[in-house]
Amino acid sequence: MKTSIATVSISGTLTEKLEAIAAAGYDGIEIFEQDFIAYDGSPADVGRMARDHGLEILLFQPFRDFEGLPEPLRAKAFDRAERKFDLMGELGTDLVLICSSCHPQALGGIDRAADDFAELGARAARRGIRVGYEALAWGKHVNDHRDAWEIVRRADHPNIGIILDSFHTLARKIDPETIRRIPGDKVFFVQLADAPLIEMDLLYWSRHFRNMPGEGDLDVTAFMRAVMATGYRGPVSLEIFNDQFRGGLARATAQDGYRSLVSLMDDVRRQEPDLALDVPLMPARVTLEGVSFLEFTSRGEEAKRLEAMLQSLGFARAGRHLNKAVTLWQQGDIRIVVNQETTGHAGATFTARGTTICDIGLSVSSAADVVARAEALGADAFRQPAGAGELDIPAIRGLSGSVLHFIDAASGLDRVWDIEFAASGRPEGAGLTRVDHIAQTMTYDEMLSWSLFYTSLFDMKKSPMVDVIDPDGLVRSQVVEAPDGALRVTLNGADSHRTLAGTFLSETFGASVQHIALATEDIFATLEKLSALGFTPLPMPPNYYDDLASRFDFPTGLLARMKAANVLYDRDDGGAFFQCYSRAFAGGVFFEILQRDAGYRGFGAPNAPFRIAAQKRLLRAKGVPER
Ligand SMILES: O=C(O)c1ccc(O)c(O)c1
Ligand SMILES: [Mg+2]
Repeated sequence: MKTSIATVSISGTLTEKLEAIAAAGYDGIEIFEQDFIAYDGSPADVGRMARDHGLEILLFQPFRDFEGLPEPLRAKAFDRAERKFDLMGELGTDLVLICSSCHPQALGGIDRAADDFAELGARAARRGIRVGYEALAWGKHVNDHRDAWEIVRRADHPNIGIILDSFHTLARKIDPETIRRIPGDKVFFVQLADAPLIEMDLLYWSRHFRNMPGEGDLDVTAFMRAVMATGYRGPVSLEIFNDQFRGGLARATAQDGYRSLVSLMDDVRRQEPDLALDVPLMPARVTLEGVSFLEFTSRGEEAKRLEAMLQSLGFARAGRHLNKAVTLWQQGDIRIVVNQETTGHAGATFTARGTTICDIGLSVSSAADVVARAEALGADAFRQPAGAGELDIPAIRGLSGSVLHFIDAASGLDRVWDIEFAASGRPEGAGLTRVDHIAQTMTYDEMLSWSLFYTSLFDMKKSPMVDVIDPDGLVRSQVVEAPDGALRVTLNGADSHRTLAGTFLSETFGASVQHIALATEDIFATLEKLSALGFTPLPMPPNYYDDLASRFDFPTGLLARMKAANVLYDRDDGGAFFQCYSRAFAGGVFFEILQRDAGYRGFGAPNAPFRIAAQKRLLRAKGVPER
């Protein structure tokens, strides 16, 4: 399988694009004509530059408004095509994409278009060129791959084939199964793109909102299964028109695309086992069992404040690392590691970001399999020399400088607490039992990368994005969740640095985990114990409780109890949800304590604006200047 990406999909000059594409591991590119025209080198230079990067030019595109024209426009279109054939010869590519005509004077009729392509096929054959015809979703007469195929079929020329683009088929809700009827050798090229489901004009949707397969809501897997069932074995290429990507980091976009493409083809291979596809073998998405540990890097006074916070949350010091300045704090199944080393990943993260979560440990069915899959998807394994008596725990680099470790019972890695920390037992503390979710803050532009990271590596589903109103801007929030809630992550994307999330990003130079939500079976009993330990919750205003009273019916006394304890409330069809927040410390990290009915599926999103307003009130009271 050859992997490819259209140059239009990423930012930068043509040189920067090619560097990023090559570094991400693709075999080839589609040269978008605009990128070529804007470049100040000859076609031969571009061809050489691509090949110097180890990239094949698999397609030149687009050629517009060719078919169905009346004379003299028709003759002109053929002349134009011949000129592009010259250019393709110099570039060193033999395949051109013609998209269905949008020309105001283009005439309809399948046979008229087929005749045009038959003639073009004869001319192309003389030049050793192949022509692929793509139905644009907004083409004037042809906007459906079934019509494009009928034209190609009737043109009946070996140098004329069809080009399939998942966006055009799926955006028009055309059943991708209809692709299975096309002979694979007549499919000349395949372009892939996903998109979020938003009701809007097709052309505008396509030119601004496409994203990588798996990042949107279209069933690109079903599309690709149908394509591969035709017998097609040519390149699979990403063609992504996206405003964010145009302005984003070329390398990151290229890497996301590669991850998306390889993960998609792995899904296709698994779902179409009879096709015996030539796709790199990798372990399936690994089952997540829970959060094994969360590791803070901290030092000095900040570490003391963090440990005081942990104590006030009911955590017990459960062990000290045998070689390092690392302490284990535990309560129920929750482990928090405080790392005060000045070297290695923790030391470097502290230097860059101050006290922050530097490492997430996940319990999985097979730690080795996660790393193997991550590497196949283009992630880097993370290695740090292990000291005497330490276990070698598999790890990878996440995004934004983060690290994830993987612990499994099958390899005995779950004995790390006993072996490296001499820790045993399960302190009950104040009744916090498990990590309910982790909230990661990022810029809005990073949200797609993170959701793709999680969903391509693990069996996790994403929920629709919701808007959270901060007094100083909007924060987009999306949940990525494993079955049974073994791992739940809320991704919060900040547009403005004035939002609480944005302030956190600038204060911590791009740290990621901003809050950790811990579950209890009985929030009032837990909070009573914490109060005795000196825990002070985030105060909520009386207006909040007046509003709750108007929205819900509570049994006598419950509202008063919530108000006294600064507990927030939500409910859905599945049940009730109670939450209470700590005050923020060290650059803005905070804890949440929550109690959820088994059937409640949310995260208290309706409460987020009031929580944020309360946090900002405290910041102002502390004299932190407003920005
Ligand atoms: O938006 C367009 O015009 C356009 C051009 C070429 C393509 O392959 C495509 O899918 C869309
Ligand atoms: Mg296309």
